Parts: sequence; structure tokens; C-alpha cells
Amino acid sequence: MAQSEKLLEIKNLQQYFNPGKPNEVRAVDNVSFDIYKGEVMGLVGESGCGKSTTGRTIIRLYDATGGEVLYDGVNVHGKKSKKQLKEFNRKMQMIFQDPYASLNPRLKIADVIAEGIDIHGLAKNKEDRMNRVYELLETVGLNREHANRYPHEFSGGQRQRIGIARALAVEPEFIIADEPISALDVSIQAQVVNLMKKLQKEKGLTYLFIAHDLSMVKYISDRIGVMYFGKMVELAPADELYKNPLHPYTQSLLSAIPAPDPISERTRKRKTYDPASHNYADNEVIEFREVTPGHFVLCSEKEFKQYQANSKK
Ligand SMILES: Nc1ncnc2c1ncn2[C@@H]1O[C@H](COP(=O)(O)OP(=O)(O)OP(=O)(O)O)[C@@H](O)[C@H]1O
Repeated sequence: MAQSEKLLEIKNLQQYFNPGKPNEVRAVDNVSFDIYKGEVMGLVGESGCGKSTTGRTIIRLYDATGGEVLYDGVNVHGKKSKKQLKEFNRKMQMIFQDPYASLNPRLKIADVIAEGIDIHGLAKNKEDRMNRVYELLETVGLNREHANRYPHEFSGGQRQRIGIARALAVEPEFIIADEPISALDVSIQAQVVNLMKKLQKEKGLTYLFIAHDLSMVKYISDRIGVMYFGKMVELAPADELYKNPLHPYTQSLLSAIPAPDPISERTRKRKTYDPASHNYADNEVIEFREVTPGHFVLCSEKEFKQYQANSKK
């Protein structure tokens, strides 16, 4: 993984729904992180913590209510020409959780996959268009006979493969995968993750991989960010996060992963997270602080010192 070059810089990103109204939701509240070229950045947290909204705001499905998203140094949310917008739409693709809802049921698979090819004028002629579709089907482990079928004729895992082929059709650089395996049978989940991992390596793609628990992201992510109620509470290289989780919320998420063998599973203790346990004083500054190189935690100065001391042990 090339860790040196930043592809995306997410700075103080805010996405407030109904801002200023009694039903205001701070879905994304001052979140900052970078995504490096060629890496898989995992984003985890329980339902409703703002993961999808973060992804959707990064890719400009929503206008940010505050902050910036820089893609190769250019603000995604600033004023853009039609040409620039189209180029962003090509470079950044999204794979959704429910592959059935995201595939138009009336279109044949060839047309589902070729939609982006058509929009971006990537094929020279009809033959080239079909050849690209066939190649994409094979790339994702399907075959050319599938091109003339409709979405309902496929299983969930196959539909997710079609979703991946559709995203790849426009030769993107960056893919946001929003819980791409959550709706699939457990037996199929690993296959889809392995396919995504293989494609990422082969094509040098960069991913933001969103998941609600820490069990599967481990296998695909280089770094993982943990979100809680609109805030990023911890970010670290994947191994480090599993070995040395510092924020109590991350510890509770890790304790929720079932153990692989029955004996450890029987003795596994679940930790629950209580935000009141921090006991912050009113004047304490709670910031995202770098405890050890590359390991960030949302914490007070006092907690920061404790985390540093614990990390040295
Ligand atoms: N369009 C919207 N209008 C108002 N509130 C919204 C909207 N979209 C999301 N929210 C709220 O924003 C918060 C974050 O939602 P989001 O879907 O980003 O969370 P998530 O972590 O991705 O959850 P899930 O795993 O269930 O998709 C939630 O409280 C949700 O109800």
C-alpha cells in the first residue's frame, strides 16, 4: 500500500439534517481524516452513527453543510463546471448495501453495467460496449451468458457482483462500498470481500469500506476509523486497532465479535459503552489526538496522557 500520497482529505466535514430546527440531526459532526492512494480505509460503527452519510457526502450525493472534501487537492463540494462534475462522477463510484434495490429491475444486466459506459462515452461502438460488459462480467466471476438476464434472476451474492461490475465499468479510482456484504448470507460474505480485495490490488483502487461491525473489515482494511454518534472516535492501522483499542467504544465493538472457537466464545465478555463514563468537565477540550504515530483517538488531554502511558507498556 502506498501510504504517502493522499487521494482524499476530509476536513471538518459536517452534515446536519434540518439544521437549526428542533429535529436537527448531526449525522456527521466535524469529521476529519485522509484516505491514501491505493489503501482500503474501513469505516465502522453501529447503525445510525453516520457512516453512510459520511460516504454519501464525500461522493457528493449530499452537499456538505460544513467542511471540505479534497480529492487530489480539489474541493469536491466547491463550484464546478459540468465537465469537472462528470469527471468526479466517473472517478468516484459507490457500491450499495442492497444490490437488488440499487439495480433497475427493468434493465438487462448488460444495460445495467453499461449505463456508466454510455454516460461517459467510454465505448467506441456497440461491439466494444458489449465486449466491455462481457469482460466485466468475467472480472467479477460471472459469465457472458448473464448479460441478457434481469436482476431478479440472480442471487444476492451475484447481484452484488453485478453492482461491483457496474462500478468498475467507468474505470474509477475510488470506490465507496457502503455495507456491501451486510445483506448477504454469511457464507457468501467472504467471497464478495475476497473479490473486492483482489480487484483493489489488481486495479490499484482506493476504497472506503463501510461496515457496522468489526468482524469482516479486518480482512480488507489497511486502516479503520470508528464512528459514534456522528463523530470519529478512533482511527488506526487495522492491526493496531485490534491489538490496542483505546477508546472504550471501540473496545465495546471489538467485544461484540464472536470468538471463532466455542471455548473462547463461552467465556467472551461483552463490554458496553457508556458515554457518561468519560466524566468530562465542562471546560475540557475533547479533540481528535494522535496518541502514537497514526493512531488517533477522540479524547481529553487527561485521557490522552493515560492512553500514551498505556501504549508504552
Ligand atoms: N436524509 C436524511 N434526513 C434526516 N436524517 C437523516 C437522513 N439520512 C440519515 N439521517 C439520520 O442521520 C443519522 C446517521 O444516519 P446514517 O444512515 O448515516 O447512519 P449509518 O451509520 O450509516 O447507519 P446504517 O448502518 O443504519 O445505515 C441517523 O440518525 C439518521 O436517522
